[in-house]
Amino acid sequence: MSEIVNSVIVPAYHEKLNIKPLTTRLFAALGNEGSNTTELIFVDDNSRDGSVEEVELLQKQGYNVRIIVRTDERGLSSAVMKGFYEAKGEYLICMDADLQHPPESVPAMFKSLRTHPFALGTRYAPGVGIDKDWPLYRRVISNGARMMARPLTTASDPMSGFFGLQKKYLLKAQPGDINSAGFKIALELLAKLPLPKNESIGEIPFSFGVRTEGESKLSGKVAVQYLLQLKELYVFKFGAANIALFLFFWAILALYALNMLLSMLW
Ligand SMILES: Nc1nc2c(ncn2[C@@H]2O[C@H](COP(=O)(O)OP(=O)(O)O[C@H]3O[C@H](CO)[C@@H](O)[C@H](O)[C@@H]3O)[C@@H](O)[C@H]2O)c(=O)[nH]1
Ligand SMILES: [Mg+2]
Repeated sequence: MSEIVNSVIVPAYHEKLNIKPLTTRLFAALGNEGSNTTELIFVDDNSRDGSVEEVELLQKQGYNVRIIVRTDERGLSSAVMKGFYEAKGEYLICMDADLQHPPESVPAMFKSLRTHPFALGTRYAPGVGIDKDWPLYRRVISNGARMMARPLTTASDPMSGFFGLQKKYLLKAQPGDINSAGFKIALELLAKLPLPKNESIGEIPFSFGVRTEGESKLSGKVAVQYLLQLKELYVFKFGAANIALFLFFWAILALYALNMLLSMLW
């Protein structure tokens, strides 16, 4: 058996119906050679919906897939971190279970990781219509949230849940540095890992698909967690003394939201 160099980590909560299509599409996209050196790991938070049995069936069919079931913890980001640390590969990719991230883009992400410490699936690139079907309020929130992360990273889509990195950079972070509360683990890693300054992020455009099975776990709580995460990252990056800067960006966001609201009314 070939050595595993690539690992795909998929946080999953109540995703039984998506496990098989994701697995088969992913390994088909990787082809024979890629499949021999890639493992797929689902990190499930005790969904008890038959996900485990589904993975066992796929294992019997010869797919290099396994599922880690956590019973002591819940949450997207911490599930991703668990998978990253358990992974055998040097090149790690995180993607959602619900096929909103196209498995067919994974080979390009791994390719990018050969020359970049971090690879980001981006929905903000020419030709990618990220939010054309979104209601205005969702676009306002999304753009506002993205703008607030600007001072932390140059990445075009730090909110993306489709990203990858070389494991050696993950291991360079101090234990306890990475806060794995919330949904935005890519932003956390981009802001905190000691990535080399130039050319460190490879960006791969992708179209954010529509979930057809299961439900989104995004809730109001996620928005609050994001704001708390931003506050922590600003302090991490600029120091507590520069919290004024944080307030400054808040003010910009408020103005931006007001502007969007006014343009909606008139
Ligand atoms: N293990 C585990 N997995 C979870 C949990 N919550 C969510 N997940 C898994 O995380 C993935 C994303 O969850 P969704 O509920 O589908 O999130 P979304 O609203 O589509 O958000 C996605 O897109 C956003 C961009 O708009 C991203 O910012 C976000 O990170 C995510 O990728 C799915 O595979 C889902 O099963 C959890 O508590 N535990
Ligand atoms: Mg989703």
